[in-house]
Amino acid sequence: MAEETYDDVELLVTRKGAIRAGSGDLGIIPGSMGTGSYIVRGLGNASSFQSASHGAGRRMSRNKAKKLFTAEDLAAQTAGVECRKDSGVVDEIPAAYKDIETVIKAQTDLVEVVAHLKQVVCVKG
Ligand SMILES: Nc1nc2c(ncn2[C@@H]2O[C@H](COP(=O)(O)O)[C@@H](O)[C@H]2O)c(=O)[nH]1
Repeated sequence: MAEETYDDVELLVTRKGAIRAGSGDLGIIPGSMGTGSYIVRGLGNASSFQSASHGAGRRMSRNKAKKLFTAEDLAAQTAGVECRKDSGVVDEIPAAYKDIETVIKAQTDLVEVVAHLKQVVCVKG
């Protein structure tokens, strides 16, 4: 929770599914197990309460992903990434998430891109 002021109104701001993107703030916007992450710098846009997305976000529920995809699909979609490829993490398959490039392009008024990271290892807790 953060104390912030917008239009001369003092607010307590909690961000769910969002990161703080105040002017100059550095943040991470992750994509999925297969698509890497973006390092971003906030632009301090008051119309979003100085916030941006905290990730690509889900395209479908975990249950739907488990019904639609197999461990073989997961292995194909995470080729080149050292990570779990078993049925226990199929709900986190890249196709279950929105396209990170589209998500980043949709918030160019909120953050600027500093770097695009492509993962080589992904560890699930
Ligand atoms: N780089 C990675 N990004 C991932 C992975 N799994 C999920 N995600 C993205 O992170 C956000 C936040 O995830 P949450 O589980 O804390 O809600 C999510 O929207 C995805 O876009 C991953 O393995 N690597």
